[in-house]
Amino acid sequence: MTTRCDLSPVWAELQAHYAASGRGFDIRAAFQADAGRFGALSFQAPEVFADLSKNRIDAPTLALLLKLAADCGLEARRDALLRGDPVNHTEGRAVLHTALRAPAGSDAPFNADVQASLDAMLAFAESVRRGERGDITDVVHIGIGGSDLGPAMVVQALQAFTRRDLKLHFVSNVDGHDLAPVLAGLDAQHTLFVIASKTFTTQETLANAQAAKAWFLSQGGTNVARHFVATSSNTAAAAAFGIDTAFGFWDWVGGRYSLWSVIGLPIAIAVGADNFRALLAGAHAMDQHFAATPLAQNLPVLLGLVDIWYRNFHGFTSRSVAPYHQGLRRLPAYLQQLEMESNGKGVDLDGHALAIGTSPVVWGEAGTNGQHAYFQMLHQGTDVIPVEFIAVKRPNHGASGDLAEKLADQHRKLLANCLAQSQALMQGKTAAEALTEKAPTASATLDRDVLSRHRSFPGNRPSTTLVLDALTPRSLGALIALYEHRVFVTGALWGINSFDQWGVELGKALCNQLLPRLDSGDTSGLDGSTAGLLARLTAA
Ligand SMILES: O=P(O)(O)OC[C@H]1O[C@](O)(CO)[C@@H](O)[C@@H]1O
Repeated sequence: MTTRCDLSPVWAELQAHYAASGRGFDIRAAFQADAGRFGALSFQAPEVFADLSKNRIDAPTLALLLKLAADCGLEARRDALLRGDPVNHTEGRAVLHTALRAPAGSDAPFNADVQASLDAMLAFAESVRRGERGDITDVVHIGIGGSDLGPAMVVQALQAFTRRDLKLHFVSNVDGHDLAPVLAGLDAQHTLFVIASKTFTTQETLANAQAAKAWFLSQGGTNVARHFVATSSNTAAAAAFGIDTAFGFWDWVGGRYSLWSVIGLPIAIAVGADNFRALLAGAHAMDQHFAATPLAQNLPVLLGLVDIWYRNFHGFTSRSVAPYHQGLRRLPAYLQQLEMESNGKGVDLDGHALAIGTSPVVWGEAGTNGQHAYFQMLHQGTDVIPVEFIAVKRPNHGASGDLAEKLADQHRKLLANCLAQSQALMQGKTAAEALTEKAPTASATLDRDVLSRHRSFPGNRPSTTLVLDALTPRSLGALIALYEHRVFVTGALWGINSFDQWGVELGKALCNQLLPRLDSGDTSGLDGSTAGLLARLTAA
C-alpha cells in the first residue's frame, strides 16, 4: 500500500484505461448505450443529491478509481483525520473541524471544550440579538481569508434567515476602500465590531481593527470594551489590543475550516443560535456519511475521485462552480481558499517534488450571471473545463401576493437555465445541425458552411449537478462539509499536506521589507522591476 496515488500500481492501470477508453469517452454515447446511467451515477448524501452522470466516467472507470482509493489507504487516512492524529504534520497539529459540529455528549475529541465554547459564543450572539449589548443595529466583522470568507459566504447564503434590523458588514482588504464606505454609513453607538483572526497577527485585520477603533473614538465612542470583541486562538494578543471580550479556539482548527468555531460568531448573530446549531447539524450529518458510507456510495469520495480523473488523466486544469442561487454567489470565492490553499502544493508528505498536478483552478459565478459572461468559453473555447452546477429546488424569496407569483416563475426560469446549460455542454451541436437552422442575426453574405462551423458546439463537455431541496442552515452545512471532505480526499490521494499554507509566507515577509521603502522611496538592492515600480509609486 502507498499513500501517494501516482506511486500505486493502480495508477498505471488507470493510465492504460484512459488510453484505451477514457480519452475518447463520449458522454452522449454512454447515455444511449445505458438507459440506467442516471440512476447508476447519481447519489444521495445528507441534504445533497448529486448527478454525476454527465461526466466522462462509467462503471469500469469508477471501479478503477475506487481501487486506487483502496490501494492508497484512503479509509485509514480518513479515520486518522477524524480521530485527531496530527495529520497537519508540518505544523504538528491535528485537524478537527469535524469535532466542532459533533453533538454534545458525543465521543468526538474535545467534546466538552467544544460545547462550552459553542454555548458561550451562542449566548453572546443571542445577547446581541436581544439588545442586551446596547442598541446594536450594525455588526462589522473584520477578518480575512478563513476568518472572513466562510462567515461572509454563509451570512449571504442565509439572508432569508436574518433580521432586517441587524445588518452584518464584512471588511477584509487592507485597502481602505473596503473599510471606509462601511464606516461612512454607521453610527458608532449602534455598532459592534468583531475582530476575527486565528493568529491575531494578520496585517490586514490588525490595520482595519486599529482604523475602526480610531474611527469609533473619533465619533465620540467611549466604551471600546463594549463595542469591540475578538474571535481568536491568540486571546492574549487580542487583550493586548485592548479587547476584553475574546472568544478563543484551538490550533487544531485550520483557518479555512474555522467557520464552525467561534469564527462563526457573525453567522450566529445574523441567524440566531438555533440556526447556527442547524448549520452544525447539517455538517455533522455529512461527516457521518463521509465516515461510514462505503466508498462506492460516499459522495465526497466519489467527487474527489472524479477530480483526480480529470486533473491527472484528462489533464483538465480548472473547474468552474456555478451556483444557481444568488445567495451562494460567494461560494466560488470561499471554495477558492478551501481548495486552492489546501491543495495548491508541489511536494509530497516527505517533501519530494510531485510529478503530477494538484489543485485545479477553482472559479465561478452565480447562475445565470455567468452565462452572460464566460459560458461562451465553456461551450466553444479550446479548453475543456468541468462545470459544477448547484440547483436549489425550492426558493425562499420571502415575498407575497403578485410578487411571490412572479418570483416563483423566475425560479422556474432559473432552474430551466441550469438544466439547459449542462445539457448544452454535453449535447453540443454539429456543423451539419447548425446548417439546418435559421440564424436571424447571422450575416446574409458569409458562406453558410463557414457560418455553420462558427455556430457548432463540440459537446461532450462534462458537468456535475448538485441539488438541494432548499437552501437552509442544515443543507448549507452539509454542502460545505461535502466540499471540505472532497478536498481532503484529493489531497490525501495526492499524498500532500492539505492543512498548511506555507505558500503565503514569502509574500508576507517581502511586504514587511518593502513597507518602509514606501515611505523612504529607497530602491537600493531591489530587482529592476520592483525598483522601477516603487519609484513610480512613490514619486512626488
Ligand atoms: O485568521 P488569521 O490568523 O488572521 O489568518 C487569516 C488567513 O491568513 C492565512 O493564514 C493565509 O492567507 C489563511 O490561511 C488564513 O485563513
